[in-house]
Amino acid sequence: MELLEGTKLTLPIFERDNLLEMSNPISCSYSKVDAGSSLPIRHTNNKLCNGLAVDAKNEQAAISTSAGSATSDLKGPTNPMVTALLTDMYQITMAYAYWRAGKHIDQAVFDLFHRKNPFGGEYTIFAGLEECIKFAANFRFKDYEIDYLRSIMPPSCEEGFFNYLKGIDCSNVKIHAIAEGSIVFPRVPMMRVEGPLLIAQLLETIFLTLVNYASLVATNAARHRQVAGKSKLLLEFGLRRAQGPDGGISASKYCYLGGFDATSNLDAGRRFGIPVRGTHSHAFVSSFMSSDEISERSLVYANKIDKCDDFVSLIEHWLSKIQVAEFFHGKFSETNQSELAAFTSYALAFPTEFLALVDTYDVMRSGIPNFCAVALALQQLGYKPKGIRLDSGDLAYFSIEARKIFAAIEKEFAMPGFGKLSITASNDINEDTLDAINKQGHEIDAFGIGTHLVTCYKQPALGCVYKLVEVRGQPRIKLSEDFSKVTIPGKKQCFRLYGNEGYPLVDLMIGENEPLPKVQERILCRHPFQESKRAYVVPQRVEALYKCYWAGKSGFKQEPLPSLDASRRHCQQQLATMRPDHMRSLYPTPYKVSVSAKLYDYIHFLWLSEAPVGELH
Ligand SMILES: Nc1ncnc2c1ncn2[C@@H]1O[C@H](COP(=O)(O)OP(=O)(O)OP(=O)(O)O)[C@@H](O)[C@H]1O
Ligand SMILES: O=P(O)(O)OC[C@H]1O[C@H](OP(=O)(O)OP(=O)(O)O)[C@H](O)[C@@H]1O
Ligand SMILES: O=C(O)c1cccnc1
Ligand SMILES: [Mg+2]
Repeated sequence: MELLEGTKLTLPIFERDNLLEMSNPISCSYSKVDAGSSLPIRHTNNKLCNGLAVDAKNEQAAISTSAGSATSDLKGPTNPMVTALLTDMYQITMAYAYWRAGKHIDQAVFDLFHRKNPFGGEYTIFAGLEECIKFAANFRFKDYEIDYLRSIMPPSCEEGFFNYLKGIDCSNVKIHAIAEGSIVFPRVPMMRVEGPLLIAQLLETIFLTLVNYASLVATNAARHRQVAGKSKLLLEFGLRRAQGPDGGISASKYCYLGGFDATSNLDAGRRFGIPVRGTHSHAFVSSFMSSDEISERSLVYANKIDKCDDFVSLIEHWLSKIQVAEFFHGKFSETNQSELAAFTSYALAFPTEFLALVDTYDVMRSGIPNFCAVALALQQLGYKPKGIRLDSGDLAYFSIEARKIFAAIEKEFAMPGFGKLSITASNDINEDTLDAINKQGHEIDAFGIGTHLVTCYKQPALGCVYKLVEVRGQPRIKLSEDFSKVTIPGKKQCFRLYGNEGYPLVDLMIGENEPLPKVQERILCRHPFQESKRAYVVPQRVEALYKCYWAGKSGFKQEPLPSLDASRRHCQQQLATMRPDHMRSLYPTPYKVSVSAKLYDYIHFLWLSEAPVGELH
């Protein structure tokens, strides 16, 4: 980009930190393709893309080495827009009023939780914790932010408040949380924030911003994975349809956490070490007119010794051969020559990675025969073509037809492996189309999914909330006519109790000082609000859900932040431990969330003492 001297340049949000990295020269080479897949892949986390791989690793190293230290050297959040000022105005007005009332240093406890699982399901994947902890570790107002706050607050606000704000950070805050990538259920806090009232309150908006979308899209990804099945390759293609750059980057990160295999988003690949994948677009196909445009027609064999002087003619030879073959009988006559030229050029550029988008003109009459001719020519030269991408029409039907043709070619021309060429499908795929395609039967190996996945089309927001549950050691409750909105007061400990068959039976919340649930010991678990709903549980395993991920300078043991890959594995393990009826799409069984008998009594005592008694006339 050329800039006129004196031109003022405002960088887009993600570019600022890239500038720092530009001093690090980057050299990339195309990598090997993963076994069984069809698309070019660059693993930025396995050194195939050198300069970048180091970056991704260093980032992870910075995360794990920082753990344990009270005042952490954790890097800030991924998005530099995530600052102390990225909050709602009412946080600052409340902060001022707390400060004026002398309540700002009261010890407070807030719970972050959701009230309802998304997408009509009965589970949620918790994500966004790492970003919250990185935010907490770096939380501070900058001088220019304080100046801005002074400018928008009423002139009557005392200067002492702004001086106070200048000095605050999270060193007196503690954050307990469930591990990122865990399955979580309504009302059980994913995070518990303890600290001075003013500071803990100030974390509300940004923590919700960092957790809500992350958990929603991770859950969406996990649901797509569940329908697609373990053996399918799931590619996230959503960047262009995401809600802005942050939506795109976050989607790539959390879809990977939720069970996708790779992303098309290169920046996400670089930042997080997520495998990256890509094919080519319709524009590439339609940009060619004819094979006359191909100036360099020769191609060396895979053995790197021999050379084919006219690869274009070799392809034409194969095309005429398959035209008369029995399995193609009557399927096509003339194929589209511009498409053939595009495929040929792509094969010349990537002989080891050849994959073609076959639906630009006509899948059966042009795309597939053209692909087969190029793939056969490549295979004759010792290369292993990868496969096709379908991006319109009946994806199940076309995949089956394509597979039949590949298998017939393998047999007729003795081309080993041709029958197993990979078939990728894309085009507005979602949970329901995946399910329909499965029911019809198909031969698709990989799904590229964008719009429905990253925009969370089926449900655009997860209603996580952040509620005060205790102040100065006094449990607080928020009442509502709607039971689901009544908060569970006090600082709680949370457990997952497992049954004989190894499945989780119930999540249990107990008061801070209650005796812990024990294996083989009968525990009365009560629905928090419905008196008649209770059960004795004799757990075979008791899992404490919270760990302290931010200790500030409390001296508490601080849990290291796991890598993205570790959280992804944890997510897979969690999904595998759930009873299948909780996980199914249609009418899943609700999972039980309960409180101890003591906590139940306390909730209802507080409820009665806080709710005004009505008067009828
Ligand atoms: N076998 C199938 N079963 C269920 N849904 C399918 C199947 N094949 C494709 N779909 C879905 O049907 C929809 C088809 O989209 P659309 O009506 O835009 O047609 P199209 O094939 O993209 O048409 P065009 O060629 O005009 O782009 C997509 O959401 C796609 O995922
Ligand atoms: O369909 P999605 O799940 O969002 O997946 C991403 C889509 O993005 C590309 O389409 P493109 O933007 O080229 O437009 P198209 O819809 O005309 O194919 C690609 O071919 C997919 O169809
Ligand atoms: O690589 C692809 O095929 C791709 C990438 C983004 C969006 N659609 C397709
Ligand atoms: Mg499309």
